Amino acid sequence: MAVTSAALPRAKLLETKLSVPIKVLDKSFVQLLVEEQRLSLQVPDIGKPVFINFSSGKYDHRRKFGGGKGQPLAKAVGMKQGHTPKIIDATAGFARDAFVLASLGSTVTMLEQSPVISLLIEDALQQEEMEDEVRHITQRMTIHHANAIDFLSTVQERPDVIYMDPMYPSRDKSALVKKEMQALHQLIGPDTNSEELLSVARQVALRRVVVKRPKGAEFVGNQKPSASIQSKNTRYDLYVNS
Ligand SMILES: C[S@@+](CC[C@H](N)C(=O)[O-])C[C@H]1O[C@@H](n2cnc3c(N)ncnc32)[C@H](O)[C@@H]1O
Repeated sequence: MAVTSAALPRAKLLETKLSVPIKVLDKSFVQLLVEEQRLSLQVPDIGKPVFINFSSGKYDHRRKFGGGKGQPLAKAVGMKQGHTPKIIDATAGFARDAFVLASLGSTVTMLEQSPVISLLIEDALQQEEMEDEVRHITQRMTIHHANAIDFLSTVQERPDVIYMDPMYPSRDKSALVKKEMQALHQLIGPDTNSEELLSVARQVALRRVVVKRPKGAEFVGNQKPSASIQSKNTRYDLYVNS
């Protein structure tokens, strides 16, 4: 099958930019390949390639049955009828939370420090085959390959909300269940900078910073939130500015 995706040239471009063979990007031996016209990530010990498809079951299911503006994530960012905050997602990952927030009407600027993961997001946003409904959502999403601490320190337009979902501590086995999360752990390793990121984010967000944590986890940097919203396995800590 002919590969029409723009992914391969971009992967090659990345290879040139980073001056390393595509197989040794980031920390571990990962491989970027084009599968079903999409840029995929192959990580050792994980059978299937990982890629992002905003039209796929996982993204679609959460969009349709996730609970709309009543779901804990939407409440945490302060979504109400008639108010859809402008959001920076400082830790984009596989853009799942960003997609939910954009599907509820917010404009979401995503930041991702990993060149490989940010490329996967870029590829997913640029896919030609998307239902109109999904395309309208992805048109509200943009991705920057950047360290969020640097990006936020020089940001021109302050967002209403900054959202953070740092990597769970690696001892938390529940985070290792999904293959995408295993891939992230292999590729990126444990979180090391969320304390500094939270401090910078609190100075930049106009309304609030939201930090996603596993239930029972300590506050990031021992910074006590203004309030928390609990869901089954997750806690959203809110640092409210106004
Ligand atoms: C747990 S994942 C986020 C998952 C995401 N919320 C989702 O729904 O798919 C954390 C991601 O944040 C990224 N990250 C952590 N610190 C960052 C920083 N300072 N700047 C940019 N990205 C960062 C990591 O590379 C990783 O991809």
